[in-house]
Amino acid sequence: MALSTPDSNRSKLPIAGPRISRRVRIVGKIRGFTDQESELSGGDSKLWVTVCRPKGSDSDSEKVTISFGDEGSSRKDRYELDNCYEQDEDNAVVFSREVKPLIAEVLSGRNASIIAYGARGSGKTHTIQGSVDKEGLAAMAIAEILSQTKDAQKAVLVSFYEVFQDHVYDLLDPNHPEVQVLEDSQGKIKLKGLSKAAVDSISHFHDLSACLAAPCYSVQKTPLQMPKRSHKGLMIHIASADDIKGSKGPNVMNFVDLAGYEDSRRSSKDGIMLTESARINKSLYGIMNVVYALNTNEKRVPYRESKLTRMLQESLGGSNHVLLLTCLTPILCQDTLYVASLASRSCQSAGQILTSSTMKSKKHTNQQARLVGTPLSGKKNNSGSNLIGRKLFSDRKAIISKQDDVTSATKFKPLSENASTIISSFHKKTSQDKSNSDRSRAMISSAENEIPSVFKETISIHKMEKDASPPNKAKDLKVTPEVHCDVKEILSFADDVLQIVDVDTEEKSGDMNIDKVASPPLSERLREITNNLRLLESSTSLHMLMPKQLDSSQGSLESSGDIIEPKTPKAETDMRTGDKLEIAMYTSPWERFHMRSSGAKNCLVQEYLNLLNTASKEELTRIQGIGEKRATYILELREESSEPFKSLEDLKEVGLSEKEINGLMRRMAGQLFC
Ligand SMILES: Nc1ncnc2c1ncn2[C@@H]1O[C@H](COP(=O)(O)OP(=O)(O)OP(=O)(O)O)[C@@H](O)[C@H]1O
Repeated sequence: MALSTPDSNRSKLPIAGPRISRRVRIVGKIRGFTDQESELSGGDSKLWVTVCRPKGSDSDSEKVTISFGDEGSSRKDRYELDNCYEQDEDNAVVFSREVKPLIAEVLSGRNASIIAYGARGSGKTHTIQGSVDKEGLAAMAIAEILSQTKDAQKAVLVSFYEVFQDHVYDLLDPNHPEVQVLEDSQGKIKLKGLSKAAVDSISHFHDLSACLAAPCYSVQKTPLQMPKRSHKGLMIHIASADDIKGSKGPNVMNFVDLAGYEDSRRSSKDGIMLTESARINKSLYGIMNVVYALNTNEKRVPYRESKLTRMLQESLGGSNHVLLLTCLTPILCQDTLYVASLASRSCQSAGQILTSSTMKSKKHTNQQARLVGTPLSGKKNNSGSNLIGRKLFSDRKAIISKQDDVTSATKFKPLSENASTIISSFHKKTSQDKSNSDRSRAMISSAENEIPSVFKETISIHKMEKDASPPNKAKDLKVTPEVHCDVKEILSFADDVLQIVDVDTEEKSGDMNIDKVASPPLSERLREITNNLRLLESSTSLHMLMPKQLDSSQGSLESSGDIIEPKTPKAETDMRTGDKLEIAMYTSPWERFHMRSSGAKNCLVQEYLNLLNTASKEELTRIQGIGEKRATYILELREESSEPFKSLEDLKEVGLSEKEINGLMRRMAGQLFC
């Protein structure tokens, strides 16, 4: 594929600056060929990635499309990003167009984060930290900040840290002590033990940044064979005397050089390396989940998913700015494809949704639902690494519908915006197409949606039974006072589903196919859970644990008697903006159905995790996807921690990909109805 000629006028354009319409700007940067790559190709290196800019585009206001593949090849993966810097656009160009505008924001009171993300060897370090002959963005930023604050009586301090195996270490202190990420009584994140050093010149900064070359594991008692990939970060604190005296902390500019993404299935299968890879990927997903949540204005931003997002929390949300630099290799690399797909997916904003054409063909929709990042072309990418890294059970892009659906969905406030959109799209879809297979498909996808955050907070089921042998009486269930799950809701959900679902033959032989031989105990347990819930429902008034908060406006629901509403605040507050949100009303059967599905999904997931945390090796090997090796590893994890699986994400620790976890849960959900 011919190298696309970058618009020569682009570098003369005024500085675009970050978009304010979205919280995270996601741009690509294609690295130059290394000497080795040039040598191998005999000086005739061809780019594998091409940037297509919208025709007549004279600014950065429009997105660009990057496509991968050689000319003539069948590969047609295309992804949208906010911008993409090409090989001949060096760090200075990226700095002037992307970072410099952020410095102005930081000096005017906001925080900013520049995060380099990409496959291994994609040029993240070169971009952030620079190299011997090329200054990195961090040093350029320090020089600019020092020059802009020279006369402003502001102190510029820096901290260097490393996130290694999900622990944060202070790099400025030669002993590299661990940094504690704590939350104060106001909910503000405090980094206890992170050193700060005042910087007064760029040469001083270079001296300090030498600590980046002495990683924490050189000091920590890390066994030789331990993996050594880590994230590295720089925090630039800019404070006036008033900031230091007052309660307002300094403004912060972060630079993060993330560890490279690598498909753990292609990296070493050696246990330690696999764990390392899985941990790194987990933290990368954590970051992408936060980026996605910020860009789509989700109410709940999953900062707690990774240590890094937790420590950067103060700089990521609110009116702060984030620049995600997606580093791309110029030569064929499956991991780069995956990285681009995730970046592109996170590039979606709340208002950005698929056109109805995506929904036209059921076949096509089904294909899309299995893709990650959903390349703009409909071609399915067979790469195993191209599997979704976000919410389990979900591929929103494949199911989010038209703009008008968003409008109708906004009435359903207790769900996050996306969940509402999804529900609304199903609502509409089912009213357009009443076929059984579509209804069943909608049901399946509904179980795949994210758990609406408000509902999740209100309705959470705790562990019901840890014993591997299933209880045979309702009273065997250990229901703690904190249990807020309304059994009636789950049962009602199951009944609703059974009425709605008439799974067509295609699904019976496809996604819903159940391997009864492979995991009979699990299906039995799930059945027993349902039966026990029925018993429990008939013998106890568990729902009394969940106080009704129905006011007169909800009278119709109350009188219908078929649903016990979770405690819904009269008006919720958007945690980011402080705005009051309108009261939620669950008026339609579909809305009620989706609410119930969340509780049932929670219940199923929790039981599955309990199984992994408690089952014997023999039982574990009966679970699909878990063979001898994984079962042994699970038992080893259980020796380290009594409950190694707290969320489905933790399954990645045993080398399961998102797709595999997703598939497992789908099958289990299907087993409930077989
Ligand atoms: N723009 C560029 N031009 C030429 N070579 C580059 C460029 N960017 C990076 N490289 C080279 O590519 C190689 C990988 O770069 P770098 O170490 O920055 O990647 P990385 O993404 O940080 O890798 P890792 O994931 O292992 O941390 C290095 O040899 C580096 O010198």
